[in-house]
Amino acid sequence: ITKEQQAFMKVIVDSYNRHQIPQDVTKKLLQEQYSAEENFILLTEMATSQVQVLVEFTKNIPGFLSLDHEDQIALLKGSAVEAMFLRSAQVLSTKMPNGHTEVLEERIRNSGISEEFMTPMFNFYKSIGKLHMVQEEQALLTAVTILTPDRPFVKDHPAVERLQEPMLEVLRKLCALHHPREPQYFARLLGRLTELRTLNHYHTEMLTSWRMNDQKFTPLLCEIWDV
Ligand SMILES: Nc1ccc(C(=O)O[C@H]2C[C@H]3CC[C@@H]2C3)cc1
Repeated sequence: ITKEQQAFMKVIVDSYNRHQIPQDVTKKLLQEQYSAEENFILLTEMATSQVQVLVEFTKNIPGFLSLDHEDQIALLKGSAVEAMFLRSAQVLSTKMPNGHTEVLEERIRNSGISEEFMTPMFNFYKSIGKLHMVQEEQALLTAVTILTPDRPFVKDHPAVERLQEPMLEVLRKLCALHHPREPQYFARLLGRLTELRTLNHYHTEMLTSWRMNDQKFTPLLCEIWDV
């Protein structure tokens, strides 16, 4: 990894670590009482804070703010669900003190999300956990996901590709560095991005079913997901 690639990576990793979900949100997971309504409110808070964290992280990705402004919005809206599931998978599988993980899982299972979405979501969390990504890989994989050129309504594809390519190159080198005995590790990471895309569809269903039951969303979630 060259000097400038190291500097480049440091910007992304520091930003990824700086923008974490506030403690008060994760603390509430243990305190509030159990009910589908209360769980839904907690998940709404969590999703809202994850989207805020996502926007801040994205603004620090080198070159992102020099993209066309409408393309910046299209990339954020197009990747919000995937970035959120990636981060919650990483939070669930590593960051959280043990007691929290089960509690969060329990609340997710008991918040009005349909069973048919629950399975793929938890399978994804498990498949991410099994990879034992180092935090540099997590940060770069999230940045690569956000800078996916073929999101709906993106006009200048090549400009997004030019930002994503160097990130993929650094991620590839990182994988070789941290997982020397697994030559296919980088390919497996990219395979997770394909699995992530399938969650978009389920997520839209989840939102629709909650809306049908008149569940309250925050303005930020309504804006990012056009609900
Ligand atoms: N009012 C809403 C509440 C939660 C979500 C959501 O996507 O939640 C995500 C955060 C983690 C728990 C369920 C998924 C993963 C969307 C709208």
